[in-house]
Amino acid sequence: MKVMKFGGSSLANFECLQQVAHLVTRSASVPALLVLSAPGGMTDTLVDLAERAQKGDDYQSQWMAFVSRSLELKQQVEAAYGEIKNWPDFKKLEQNLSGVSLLGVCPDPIRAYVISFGERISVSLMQALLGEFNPTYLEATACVVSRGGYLDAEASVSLSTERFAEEMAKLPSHIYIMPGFTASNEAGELTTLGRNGSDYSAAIAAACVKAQVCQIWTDVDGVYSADPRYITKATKIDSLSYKEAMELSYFGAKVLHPKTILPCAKAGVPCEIKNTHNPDAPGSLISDVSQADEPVKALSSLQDLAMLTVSGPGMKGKVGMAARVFSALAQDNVSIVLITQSSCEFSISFCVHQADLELALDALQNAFELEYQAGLIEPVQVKRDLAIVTLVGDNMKAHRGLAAKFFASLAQAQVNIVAIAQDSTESSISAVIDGSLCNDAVKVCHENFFTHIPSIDVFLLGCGLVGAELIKQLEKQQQWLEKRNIKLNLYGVANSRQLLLDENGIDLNNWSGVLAESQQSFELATVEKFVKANHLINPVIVDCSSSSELADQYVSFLAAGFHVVAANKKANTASQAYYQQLMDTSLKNNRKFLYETNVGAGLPVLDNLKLLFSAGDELLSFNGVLSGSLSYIFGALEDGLSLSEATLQAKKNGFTEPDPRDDLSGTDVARKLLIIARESGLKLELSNIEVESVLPQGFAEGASIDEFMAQLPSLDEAFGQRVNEARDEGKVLRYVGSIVNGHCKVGIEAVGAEHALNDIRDGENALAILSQYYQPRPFVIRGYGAGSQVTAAGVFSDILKIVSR
Ligand SMILES: NC(=O)C1=CN([C@@H]2O[C@H](COP(=O)(O)OP(=O)(O)OC[C@H]3O[C@@H](n4cnc5c(N)ncnc54)[C@H](OP(=O)(O)O)[C@@H]3O)[C@@H](O)[C@H]2O)C=CC1
Ligand SMILES: N[C@@H](CC=O)C(=O)O
Repeated sequence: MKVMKFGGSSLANFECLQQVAHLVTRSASVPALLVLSAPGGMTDTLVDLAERAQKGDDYQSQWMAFVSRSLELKQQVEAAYGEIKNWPDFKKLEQNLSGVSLLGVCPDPIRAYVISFGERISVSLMQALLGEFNPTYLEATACVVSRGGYLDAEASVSLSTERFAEEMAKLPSHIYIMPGFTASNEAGELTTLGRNGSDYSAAIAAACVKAQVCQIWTDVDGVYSADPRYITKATKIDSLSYKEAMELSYFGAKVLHPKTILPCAKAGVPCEIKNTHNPDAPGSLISDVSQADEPVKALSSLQDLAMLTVSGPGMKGKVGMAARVFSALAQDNVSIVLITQSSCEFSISFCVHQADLELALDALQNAFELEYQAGLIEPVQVKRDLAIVTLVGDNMKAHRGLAAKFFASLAQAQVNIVAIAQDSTESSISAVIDGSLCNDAVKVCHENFFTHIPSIDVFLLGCGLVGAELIKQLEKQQQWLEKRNIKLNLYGVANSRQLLLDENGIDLNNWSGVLAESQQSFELATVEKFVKANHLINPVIVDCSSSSELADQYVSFLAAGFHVVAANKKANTASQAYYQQLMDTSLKNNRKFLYETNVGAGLPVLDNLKLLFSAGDELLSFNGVLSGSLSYIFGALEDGLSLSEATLQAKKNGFTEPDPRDDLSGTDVARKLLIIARESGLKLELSNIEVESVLPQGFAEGASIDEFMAQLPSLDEAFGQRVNEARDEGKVLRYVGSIVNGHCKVGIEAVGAEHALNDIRDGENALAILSQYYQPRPFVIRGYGAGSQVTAAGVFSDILKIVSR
């Protein structure tokens, strides 16, 4: 015999009922005991009707809707399958409700009768659908014996086994049908088994009849590695052990009722979760075997919890205190979800469902009244709106590093851990966290333990030459990213006036037109809100502007949980104090601040410096060409172009700063040199750098970029003369930065053919780093040091570092 339990979603309408009948009859070779829930949503309606009646509210419209839905189902079934027998007594139900309404009370036995009415409807409908198989109606109140109240009763396998045998023997059949959720106490009164208790009914029935399998037919394919409503990449688990299933259902997996597993486990009946709407899918099998390639089987989460901490001098070393706390709660029927105790025995903390909080506080107040008065116990501390995230897997046992990975994942999701608990069989680890961050926590943990596909959520500020090229590269590299299992989403793009946000990810081929129509501009709060609403776990702000206003906000970006990738050099060249604050905030908030393109554009300069210095090396001196645009301009001057022609050409090539004065004045090179100096451990301000400008002092001051470019030819002759003088000496001009004995200087140098920088031109950079380990010959980095392509590629590479391990 097999037990087949069908839930409300499988019985929601006439078509669903037909599908259930089809599933039952297609495997009719094995005798079956069907356990049915109420048609989807009906129990909620009945609960609501009882509530309204009790409060004296008008419940007529709900009642009419309930009756009409029931009658419609009845008519549809009768039209196709003939007369329905055992149609439940609606008159009696109505009388009960009106009695409740008149008295203003709804005693538990009446409530149990009202709320279990839907299961009776399902059973009588299904009897008609299966008419040709002559199914036997099993009265649940005759078979399932329960203890402990009318509404959340515990069914007893030992007391029910004989009842099932007797009832089934009265009218032997190949198919039996029984309403779920319903039982009776030893006095024969109707009871119910708690909300969604039909799974439990099925498990009890399976244990009593020693079924070969207990099938739970529902609307999902099985048990998933995480809640598929939130985690789209959650995968179905083929097989779980009873223990794993129990942990999962207890800690929130909705597909299973927590009480279901134990009766099956005790009786050794395998339990199968199947999808009524996808019956050929393999489902999940719960048995005493746990097959797994990975140690962690699934992740579950439970929300709406409160944590109570009982502490005080009277707790320490006092035998029986924990027992008193928990028996006080048990007496008032408060279920405890998780317990932790400090090793000094000074306090006990435990979680309860938030709905039980007041009850729990009252219970403790009553139990410890004298201790409170004597100051032996402090007022109970309460933390509300918490959640528990749990990792489950029998094979976690003796696996080192899982807890570390779990906690690191929570840190990655910016989640603070309030309390932790691990059972001694090592098959589950739980963390109590802020409830509002629960989905974020589950998402990161799932990514790290299951999919191993990290996601990076990009917000791009600045979509000029470098930013637009970056978007092109993101588009081009989609397949490459997919192959490397990285999900990179562009969720936001901004220029100085507009901000475009799209929760589905921005169309990489068609963003500029849509951005142009946006009515909002970039504000940190707007993007923060977007990140929260969409539960993004690796948000990164990529700054491809040259805005000081944005650079000044990096500390706030990092503190708000964003990683920051900057092509913009202004943050790193603001005050030394701000630079230090940036590094500290990044470390403290576990958020990366990456700026490789600040020096040498796409060349790996800063990463190499960091590697050298992290191994204890020290900078002795530095010398090099650090500007792509000036490298290009000085090379072009050598070829006979004028200063203005060469600058225009460098600008067109995308080598200059948005304002070319930043390059020609030496400021951009000074910034780069300052960054190198700071990375080498020197504490300096931009004003400490000695700068020689290509431009005369005060030249084109206050002019716009276009006006400046128009005035530049006035310098051509004088500068041409300087180039010629160098040439006469067999030399060329180069714009060089140097650090010697801690002194930083940028300026023009005339270098001969023998000089290492003589052939550094056309946009190339060359950096010579003389260090403790690299001397007398320096460590040299050379290559193109400007241009939107190499810079965007450098920014891209920084973005990917966010998920590199
Ligand atoms: N070119 C190169 O080789 C290299 C460049 N860099 C750095 O890259 C950065 C970008 O250079 P590039 O692309 O040439 O510059 P562009 O002038 O082409 O683009 C700058 C972008 O930043 C936007 N922007 C300005 N202010 C803000 C703001 N407050 N909020 C949002 N967006 C803003 C601009 O918007 P709008 O159009 O509305 O003004 C524009 O989209 C610079 O900091 C530069 O130093 C670094 C290494 C190499
Ligand atoms: N304008 C800069 C671009 C890179 O930072 C340069 O010329 O090097």
